[in-house]
Amino acid sequence: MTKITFDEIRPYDLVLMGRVAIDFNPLDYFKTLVESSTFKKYVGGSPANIAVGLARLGKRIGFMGRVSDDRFGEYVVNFFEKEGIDCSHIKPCENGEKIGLTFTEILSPTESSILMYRNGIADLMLDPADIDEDYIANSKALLISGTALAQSPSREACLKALEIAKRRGTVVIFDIDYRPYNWKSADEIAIYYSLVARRSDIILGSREEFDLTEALIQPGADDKQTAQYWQNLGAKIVIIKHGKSGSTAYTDDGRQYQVKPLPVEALKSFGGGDGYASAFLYGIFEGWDIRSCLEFGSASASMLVASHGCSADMPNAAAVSDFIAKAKAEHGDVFSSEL
Ligand SMILES: Nc1ncnc2c1ncn2[C@@H]1O[C@H](COP(=O)(O)OP(=O)(O)O)[C@@H](O)[C@H]1O
Ligand SMILES: O=C(O)C[C@@H](O)[C@H](O)C(=O)COP(=O)(O)O
Repeated sequence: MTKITFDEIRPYDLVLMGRVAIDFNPLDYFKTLVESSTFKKYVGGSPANIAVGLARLGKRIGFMGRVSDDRFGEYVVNFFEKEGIDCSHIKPCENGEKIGLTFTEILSPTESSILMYRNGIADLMLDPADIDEDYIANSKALLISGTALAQSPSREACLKALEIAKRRGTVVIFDIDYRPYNWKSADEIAIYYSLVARRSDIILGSREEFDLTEALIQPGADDKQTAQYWQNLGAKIVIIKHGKSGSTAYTDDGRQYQVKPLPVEALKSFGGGDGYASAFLYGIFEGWDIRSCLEFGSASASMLVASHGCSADMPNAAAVSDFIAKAKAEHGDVFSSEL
């Protein structure tokens, strides 16, 4: 059976790298961004949301990143500190680069979009010199968020961290996290995504994200071919997400597991991926079987699409367990299965 083994004596469970940014979600939702006028501010950025999710689930989390040298940079670092996330490796930018701003549009529970301001962006200024070998060696796992590969110097910072993680026995998690900003071409996306994916132990992505990653390798691959390809190169778990239809985990013992979304009244359609990633990885850190990890991930995802924020609404372990117990009491043990 597939099991990820961690070096249990390491003080950090997970160090993440990528963006910490700000989300502005409309309070007067079910309107276009043209019409919305009141927004609530939250700490955002997919890896930042995952960091908060895992911290609330009780894991020891560190973050390597760059923020703007202004009140917004101060805001995100303060929030992280309150959540118990180690901020010793988050640095302010020196040349006026600004933190990312994301304005979201919630048109209906199933139609949302995001508008990102990412020019002269702080998070992509993460520099190889910021990458501290001891920090990575003191963590059981490293999570690289794919958007951090979009530009230099953040790209080289990720590749340096990856080399260190491989050499120091830190488990590598790759969340493909595609955002159509900052990249120059489809070739560039395929080259850098595949470079990291081929050396990762756990890869998470949507079908679209794997298509981008495999564009030069096996265009048009199906989920099984995708899993097989990365597992031949050493991946232990490949997760392919299909939005509202659920997701499938392929493990390197040749097994496949499926999980469906737990029923919920959704408010928005973003945030699910980050809830899913944090709660799924929590189960992996706890050494659970894959079906339990997937159910935890799917439950947290449902809770996130039902809530207004992302980071601020990440649930703790008791809340996720309670949510699953209620769903199973009503619908039976029907959410996950081995295929
Ligand atoms: N409308 C929904 N209702 C319940 N769960 C949802 C809904 N939309 C997404 N999810 C959950 O969020 C997870 C991630 O969603 P997905 O759209 O695939 O990724 P991302 O949010 O990263 O784009 C899904 O696997 C599912 O569990
Ligand atoms: O990733 C970002 O920079 C924005 C997020 O904070 C945002 O709220 C969001 O889109 C969540 O993404 P998802 O979980 O992949 O749906």
